[in-house]
Amino acid sequence: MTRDMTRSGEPLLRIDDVHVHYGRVIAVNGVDLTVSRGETLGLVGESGSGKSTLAMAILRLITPPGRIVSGRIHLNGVDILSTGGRQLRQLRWTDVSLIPQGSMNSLNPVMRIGDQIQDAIEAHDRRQTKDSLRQRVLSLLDMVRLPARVYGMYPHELSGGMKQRVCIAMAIALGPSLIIADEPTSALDVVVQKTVAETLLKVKEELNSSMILVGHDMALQAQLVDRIAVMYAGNIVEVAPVAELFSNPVHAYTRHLIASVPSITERKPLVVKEFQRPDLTTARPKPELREVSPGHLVALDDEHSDRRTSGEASEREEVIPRG
Ligand SMILES: Nc1ncnc2c1ncn2[C@@H]1O[C@H](COP(=O)(O)OP(=O)(O)OP(=O)(O)O)[C@@H](O)[C@H]1O
Repeated sequence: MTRDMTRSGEPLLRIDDVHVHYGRVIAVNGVDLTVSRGETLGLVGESGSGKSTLAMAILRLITPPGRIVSGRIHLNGVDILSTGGRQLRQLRWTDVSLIPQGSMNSLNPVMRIGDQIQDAIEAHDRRQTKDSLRQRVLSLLDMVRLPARVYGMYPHELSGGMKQRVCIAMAIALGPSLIIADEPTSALDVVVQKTVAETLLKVKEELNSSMILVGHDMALQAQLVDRIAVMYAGNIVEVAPVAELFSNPVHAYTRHLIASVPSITERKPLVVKEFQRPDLTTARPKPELREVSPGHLVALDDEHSDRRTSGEASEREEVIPRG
């Protein structure tokens, strides 16, 4: 992909061998990942696989008992893990912003929407006049497809989908180059989910930003992202362009995620039965990723790997021991 690289050849985000622990729990076990400029990357996996932890690590928002034990994260050339204080606060929102899980329930119930978005902007950019702030908020509401009257409304007057759009407006207020959206639509009904997700994608295109879309809804991801990274037990086990991942899934865990799509649309929790919950308190070797076709990387040295090439893999019988 030509848009993969900046002029200097560097991706927008580069994560190298990041480990995050919560006490004895190894939540992220040596992740390597890049996000290119303009790219939408899907980060998928079951609950507990470490997706949110990885997302929070990118913003240095891991709090005790959590700790980023080692690794490097570069965003826009800035070494995030050795940045501190004011620079780090500035970096959040202006370079990278997070739409956290359940964010629509964290809106202040006694404050009008317009004031909440204004406050979010002012916290990072105090140079604006009242008038220009108001104009900015109105244009943000318009970007997320909300009518201007929402400016004067309170959260309880809005539907779930509208509240989530407000959270998107806040997250994009300072035009970040990377938007991280953690399960941004999981609390919404299926139809609303799709329209909100489409708005998120449109906004991201308008801002020329990159996005990491964290989630477990493979069907939704298939429609929205350029590339998917599959996480299992704190590691990326497969990453590929979206069409390639769905047509040629190599890792057994990826295949099971794809096979469980119907149960996801029925809104049952995603549980890949064939894969037991690993004990995250035990040290595990980091699986090595190998390229099986251009841009398609798979952990080929763990017990669930299919060591053939992706083309052969699609012909292949089941590789997972059941029961
Ligand atoms: N604050 C915390 N304290 C202790 N353990 C934590 C904390 N946050 C996460 N963990 C543990 O780290 C592991 C990874 O959790 P994480 O929330 O990153 O996974 P996830 O894939 O995002 O799941 P979900 O989709 O449910 O959010 C889990 O075993 C979880 O119990």
